[in-house]
Amino acid sequence: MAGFDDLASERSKAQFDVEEMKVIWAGSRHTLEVSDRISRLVANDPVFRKDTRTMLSRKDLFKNTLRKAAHAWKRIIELRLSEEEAAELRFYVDEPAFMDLHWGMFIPTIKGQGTEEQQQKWLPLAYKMKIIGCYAQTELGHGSNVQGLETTATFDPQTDEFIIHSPTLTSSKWWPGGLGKVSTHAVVYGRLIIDSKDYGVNGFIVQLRSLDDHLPLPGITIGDIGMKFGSGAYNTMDNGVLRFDHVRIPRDQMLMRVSQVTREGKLVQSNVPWQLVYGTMVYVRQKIVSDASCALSRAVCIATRYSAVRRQFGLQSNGIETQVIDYKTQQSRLFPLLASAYAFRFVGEWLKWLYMDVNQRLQASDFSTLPEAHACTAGLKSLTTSATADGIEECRKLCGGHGYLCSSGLPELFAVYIPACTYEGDNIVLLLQVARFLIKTVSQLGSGKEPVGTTVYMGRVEQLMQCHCAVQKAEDWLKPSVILEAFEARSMRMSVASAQNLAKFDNQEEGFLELSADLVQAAVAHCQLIVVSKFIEKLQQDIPGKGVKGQLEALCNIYALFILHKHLGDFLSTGCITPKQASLANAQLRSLYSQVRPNAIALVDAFNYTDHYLSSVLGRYDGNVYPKLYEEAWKDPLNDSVVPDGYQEYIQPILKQQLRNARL
Ligand SMILES: CCCCCCCC/C=C\C/C=C/C(=O)SCCNC(=O)CCNC(=O)[C@H](O)C(C)(C)COP(=O)(O)OP(=O)(O)OC[C@H]1O[C@@H](n2cnc3c(N)ncnc32)[C@H](O)[C@@H]1OP(=O)(O)O
Ligand SMILES: Cc1cc2nc3c(=O)[nH]c(=O)nc-3n(C[C@H](O)[C@H](O)[C@H](O)COP(=O)(O)OP(=O)(O)OC[C@H]3O[C@@H](n4cnc5c(N)ncnc54)[C@H](O)[C@@H]3O)c2cc1C
Repeated sequence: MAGFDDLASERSKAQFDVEEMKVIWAGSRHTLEVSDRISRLVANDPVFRKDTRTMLSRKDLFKNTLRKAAHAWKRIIELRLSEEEAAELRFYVDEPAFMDLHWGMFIPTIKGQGTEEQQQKWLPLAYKMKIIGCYAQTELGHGSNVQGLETTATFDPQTDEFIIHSPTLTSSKWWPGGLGKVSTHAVVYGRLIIDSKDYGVNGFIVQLRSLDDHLPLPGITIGDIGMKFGSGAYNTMDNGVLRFDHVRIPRDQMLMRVSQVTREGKLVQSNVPWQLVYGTMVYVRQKIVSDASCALSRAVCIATRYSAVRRQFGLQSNGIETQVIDYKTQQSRLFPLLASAYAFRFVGEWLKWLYMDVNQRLQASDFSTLPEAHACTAGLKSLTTSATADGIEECRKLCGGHGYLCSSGLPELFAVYIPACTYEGDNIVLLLQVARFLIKTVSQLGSGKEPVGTTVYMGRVEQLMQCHCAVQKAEDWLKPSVILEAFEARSMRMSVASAQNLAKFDNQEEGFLELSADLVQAAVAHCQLIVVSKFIEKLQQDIPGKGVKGQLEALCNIYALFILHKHLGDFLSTGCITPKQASLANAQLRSLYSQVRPNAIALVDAFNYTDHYLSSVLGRYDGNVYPKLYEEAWKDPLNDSVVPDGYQEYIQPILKQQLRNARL
């Protein structure tokens, strides 16, 4: 039968050890074991079903999310899951909810910005979920411009308290997840005012709701901001609105790791940089990069399996039609996404390491790598989420008409994913931060301050401004050194050109605004270089398993040459490569697609996703697509009755022409 046979035959063609690839994808044998066990636990629990999600009303949807969250918590306690296992369980439940903000932002903020004392007081309550917290930074009037926030926190020396207030409509907190209906507490970002002086934005722990009856505390107005894009999708989350009317909190509820307010109302700065007030954003951006590979690989898994099952045109000698995965156009759209999923996985792994390293240095009062950590997390968050959002939509198109059905899993995945391009920093705003960092790095070249980390290549400015690509035949594009040099030269030349153009302006800020579109392109080039170089570094590690390294090499080359092809204008206009070398890269790309083709199904099997997690009829592991699509259609509530509700009021009068007289 179509589907079963197709995928079984595809699997038998794989030229590498899939089990070893699963370990590489998971990060370690231990992580694979945990994620495999927990994903099956979730898949086999009926409470975690998600197949009716898109058909529920908002209220039912939300209540069902609460039920799942409570059940997840119960299972975590009953099974005594470790922190790692609990995080995996929440991941595989796969439903945006208040828990994400509680564990993903509220707790990390207290850890990162609270003093030892504050951590000792608040963290045990939060870990046991005796309180539920969210992250209330964005306001109706300001999101990107954090320094523009209007909420005030005014110190009252008489009572040793802060008065939290929303002075304008635009100062209403707007968007925080978990705020609308669930959170009992929030870290609220507001302007610290002492003695009428404004000391800028700081974080404050504020109790919002009673722990007895869940009603908002006096002076607090709170609610949900309303339906968002898509059915089901992100509407499981209670993104909220919050206003304060002179709400008092004790002084020790200001998060005081960065600066402290004394009993006398004096502001004391610690030795840590003020930017640590933005620290949670750095942490979450790093997590978002890892998550991008999950969302993209999920869409790619669906589109790849379906492309092997789906047949159109081209009768072969045996009388069956061609699998759409065999069309070169399908491969040229699908395989770069497959390669991107792997590329984002490895850059995410590296970013996690970078973040841990920065944190360790911060503990030892070494703040030197913070600017680079900010630039890398901001830039890679932007690059990977934009590519993933576009990639999911491309996967929908790769699945033809059936991709548009909710049962394909792709519409909901898209709807849930796309806000990642906006939250935790609008992607363009974040690239502009990277551009500032690059311009600063270029301006310091020759000053004796050597570029570090991901900008080390800029230290070779003279070589990179002049080098000529050595490619003479298509296979030369398979050499990592050739690819790296082309990407480094492109990035270097774009940054230098931007810096030179900027230097023509008397006012640098005006120049930055005027050139911002070019600066964003320079930032993208730098971030793509990071992704390529981290993939190449990964391949230099010991990679066991028959054929595994070879497949990863092919994917790495596909990612790099696809990016080169997509941004050919950059590479040609900066003179990094010639038109002839560009066409050789294209020829090499085609040959790489043929190399990956027999392994495509095995490469997506290596993600080790359960059918529950994929929630896609098209992406089923067994390939049994058509019978299940047919079965799914009948489950739609519209098919509960053969004759629809409304027939008598609206269809019958048309058919019986009873409306005609009324119209005439
Ligand atoms: C399991 C865990 C996973 C959890 C995931 C949960 C996901 C749930 C889904 C959604 C949750 C969503 C939450 C949110 O969206 S929270 C709100 C997020 N908001 C933003 O991201 C706002 C974006 N804006 C900013 O980050 C900043 O305002 C700015 C950086 C764009 C500009 O800030 P500004 O104060 O104007 O700074 P400057 O540009 O003047 O820069 C000054 C200086 O500081 C440096 N810098 C800026 N940001 C940081 C940082 N984060 N860390 C370190 N350093 C930073 C900047 O480089 C400048 O440095 P200088 O040039 O050397 O002076
Ligand atoms: C689903 C979702 C969940 C969220 N969860 C939370 C949460 O839990 N807590 C929280 O505090 N916030 C949350 N947010 C808010 C989120 O962080 C902000 O929406 C985000 O930071 C973008 O800010 P903004 O809405 O002000 O966009 P704006 O800055 O108003 O962006 C509008 C447009 O202006 C452009 N733009 C803005 N500034 C510049 C500039 N300097 N140069 C060039 N172009 C510019 C942007 O590129 C964009 O195209 C959430 C948002 C969403 C969508």
